[in-house]
Amino acid sequence: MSAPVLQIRGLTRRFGGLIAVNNVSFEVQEGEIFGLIGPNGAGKTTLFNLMTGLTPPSSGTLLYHGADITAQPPHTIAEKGIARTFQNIRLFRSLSALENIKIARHARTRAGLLAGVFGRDRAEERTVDERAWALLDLVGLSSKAGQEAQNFSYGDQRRLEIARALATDPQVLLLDEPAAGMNTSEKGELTAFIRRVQQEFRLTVLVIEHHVPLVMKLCDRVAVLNFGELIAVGDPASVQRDPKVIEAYLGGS
Ligand SMILES: Nc1ncnc2c1ncn2[C@@H]1O[C@H](COP(=O)(O)OP(=O)(O)OP(=O)(O)O)[C@@H](O)[C@H]1O
Repeated sequence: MSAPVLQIRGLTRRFGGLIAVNNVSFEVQEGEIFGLIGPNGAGKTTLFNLMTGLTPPSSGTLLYHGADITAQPPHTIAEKGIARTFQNIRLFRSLSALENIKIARHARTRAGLLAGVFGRDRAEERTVDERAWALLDLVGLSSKAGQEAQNFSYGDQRRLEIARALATDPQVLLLDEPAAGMNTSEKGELTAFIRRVQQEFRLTVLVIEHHVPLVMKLCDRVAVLNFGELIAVGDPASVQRDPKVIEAYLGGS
């Protein structure tokens, strides 16, 4: 068994009187595609926010390759190799697809973003360019490289967001509802696409997803949150049979 990439230990986040994430502990192994499911408001996005430094935990720790990264700022966590997409797409809407990827890529290069102002090494610029085109190709958007992100279909915007996350050379990719807004055929393609990306980039993938058939087909293991608590973790088939999970989905709403 590979070493855990992520160890989540007793993570808790309170918002006033509400406990959005309540003493959650689990580990994610290298190379896994790990699903995070649960009814609306269960704490899934909050958990992603805790893991990417957007929200500091009230208590608990987060280890990445065995090192404590709890409450480090988002840019530090991103630099260490944890990238994410958002439930509400956060692209630069009036920039082209290519520009969206290049900006993320520049944040990763030696010269960094400031070089955009002071001029950049030409060899480096070419590498950034080639890499951005390769990523657009990977997500099937190279024919739309020059089009503004805001004119893309929902499915294309989600694919572009994934390409942008990959531009930072992550080891761990967190996908927050990647199938939201996609039509049935796009959802079908997404499973194969995430698998391909995981293999090609040797990624560990965590995915929040409401579309249960997609989760069951895609994920090696699944964790289930309900009212902030982890109620089950295991392979998709056993999680789906777990009485606590059935109760959470059928009993609640
Ligand atoms: N910044 C915040 N301030 C106050 N309450 C918050 C905040 N962020 C999340 N919450 C609350 O924490 C709980 C968990 O929210 P979260 O968005 O993590 O759930 P979720 O499982 O991702 O839900 P969904 O599937 O609907 O996206 C909810 O009750 C939500 O209203």
